[in-house]
Amino acid sequence: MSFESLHSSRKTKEAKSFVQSAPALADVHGPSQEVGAQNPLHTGEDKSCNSVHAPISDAEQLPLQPFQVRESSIAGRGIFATQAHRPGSIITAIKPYVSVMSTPYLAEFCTNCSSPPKESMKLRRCTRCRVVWYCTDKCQTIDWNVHKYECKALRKWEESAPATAKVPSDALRCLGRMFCSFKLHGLDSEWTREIKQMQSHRTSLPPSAYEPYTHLAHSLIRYLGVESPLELEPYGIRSTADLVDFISRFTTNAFTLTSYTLDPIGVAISPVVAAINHSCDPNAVVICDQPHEQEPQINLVAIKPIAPGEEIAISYIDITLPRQVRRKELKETYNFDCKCVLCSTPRYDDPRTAMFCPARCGGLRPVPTEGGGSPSCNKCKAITKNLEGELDALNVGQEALGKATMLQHTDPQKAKQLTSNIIPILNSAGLAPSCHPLLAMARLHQELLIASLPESMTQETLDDTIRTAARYAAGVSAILPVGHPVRGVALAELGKLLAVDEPSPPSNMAGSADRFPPSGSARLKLAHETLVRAREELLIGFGTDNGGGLVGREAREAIVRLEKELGAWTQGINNALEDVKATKTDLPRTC
Ligand SMILES: C[S@@+](CC[C@H](N)C(=O)[O-])C[C@H]1O[C@@H](n2cnc3c(N)ncnc32)[C@H](O)[C@@H]1O
Repeated sequence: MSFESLHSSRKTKEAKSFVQSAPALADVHGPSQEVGAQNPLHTGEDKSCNSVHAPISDAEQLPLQPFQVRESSIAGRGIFATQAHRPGSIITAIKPYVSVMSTPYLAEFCTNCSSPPKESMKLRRCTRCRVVWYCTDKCQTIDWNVHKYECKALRKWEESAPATAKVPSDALRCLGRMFCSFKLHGLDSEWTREIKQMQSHRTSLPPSAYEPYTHLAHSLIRYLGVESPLELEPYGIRSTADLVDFISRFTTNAFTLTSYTLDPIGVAISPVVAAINHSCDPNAVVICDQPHEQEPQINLVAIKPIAPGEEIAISYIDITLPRQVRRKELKETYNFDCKCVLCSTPRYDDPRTAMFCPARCGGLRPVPTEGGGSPSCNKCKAITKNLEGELDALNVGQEALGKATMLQHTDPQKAKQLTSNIIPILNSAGLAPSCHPLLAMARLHQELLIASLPESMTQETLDDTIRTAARYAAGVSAILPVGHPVRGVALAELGKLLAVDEPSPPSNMAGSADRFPPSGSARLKLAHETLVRAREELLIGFGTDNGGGLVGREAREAIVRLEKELGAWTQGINNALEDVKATKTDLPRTC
């Protein structure tokens, strides 16, 4: 089995805000979301976050089934189940109103339907702007409605842009498409009304947002080729406040388009997704799968049982991060203090911050913090004798993770060197595999190892990659609930790696019972077990009716292949044993 589909997953995983800093705005590559302002058509204060929402009665008119939009105890509007949903049920399919592919992925995914090219086909580029790519003529024709405006803007932008920013940032292109769509649908249309109902944080923007907002507003005006405020009126922008509202609606409500292996590949806007609140312990996920009739296929999938009347919540950020880090990210990126249950009731034994007992009794303790004393084991109450050393390891780990993440595309060798050096330090300091920053470091290390496997495939490098993938899958499984798509994908990656043909399996199997990964048929059996488990989880995370998404369907094919291989292996052994028996019987007696 090849690992071709595995190394395509080593692309940027960071999901950054569009409004974090002015320089980043010039060429944001990551997906994102965030912030808000005032709706010109409706007013209604949300006291919880000092922001303005559409009146609930208007929101209820959104054609949402089988759930409804109503006031939430978390914040403003939320969506609520009107019927029971079991884990793996697709609550609804969502059609984004606007979407763009991230700059590094423009040539890899169709701008209209967000799919990669079909097997032997190649994407084709718009010959005018030479920026966007399509999988079929049909996709290009469908997209032309909006792209005809965008195409002109892209060409004009390119004429005056510096060589490093010939393509406007994802945020700018998405905002540009929203503008063009206002023109296309009309300011009085249902389309425009739904976009304008989305939450804006204009009245509660922190001072740190002023500069990036100003920068984005100026870039947008330049991108649209607008020369006077009057020219913005056809788009419904009559004041600076309207413009800030518009940008805030985008940053608060934009969500990340992901590839079928969960890599962030683009940005989209949908009024349905815009009504879903965040939880660090979500009961649903928004995932993308193969396109449906030239449209991106986005599904809202239940990952836990949801009762009628229960609020449906998704996570806006990586929920494997510790509470402190999550809250900081939600505040900085989305401008809110998270009120979810997980944030309100911190756990002493949270796996995200868990270290093993210093006396190795099997218990856990939280990581120490600067000036916070030495937390004791939850079982035997032992405390560390090496507080300084542990704090140093955590700081070094955090710093190295930042550096390696930055270097992963520009200098993957150096990034791999860093992750290889730091992981053992964090392990020997006693961090559990689920603990931050060890978990994130293991993920990055796994991606870097997979990317370099084709050139450096030896038994040792393959086994090392499998061990890293196993540690990452164990870490993720300690945090995320069964059926979370990240868990399913982690297990599928491990299963696929175990199924890769061994370059030089050890001939001496002495002590092989304790060896990980095992070799020969034991390895194939483990690959099979892992893929079966992965598929069960993918059937939840990507939707049961959907066959567990593309990864789930691939896992199923791999399982069938492995069953044949294992059958052949067992048959081969039986044949060999039969041969030996036959040879022994045929041997002439010598005495
Ligand atoms: C995409 S909107 C979600 C729908 C929004 N409640 C509304 O009324 O339109 C995101 C905004 O909802 C609020 N929000 C979502 N989840 C939250 C949470 N867990 N805690 C506090 N506020 C939250 C924040 O104001 C955030 O910027």
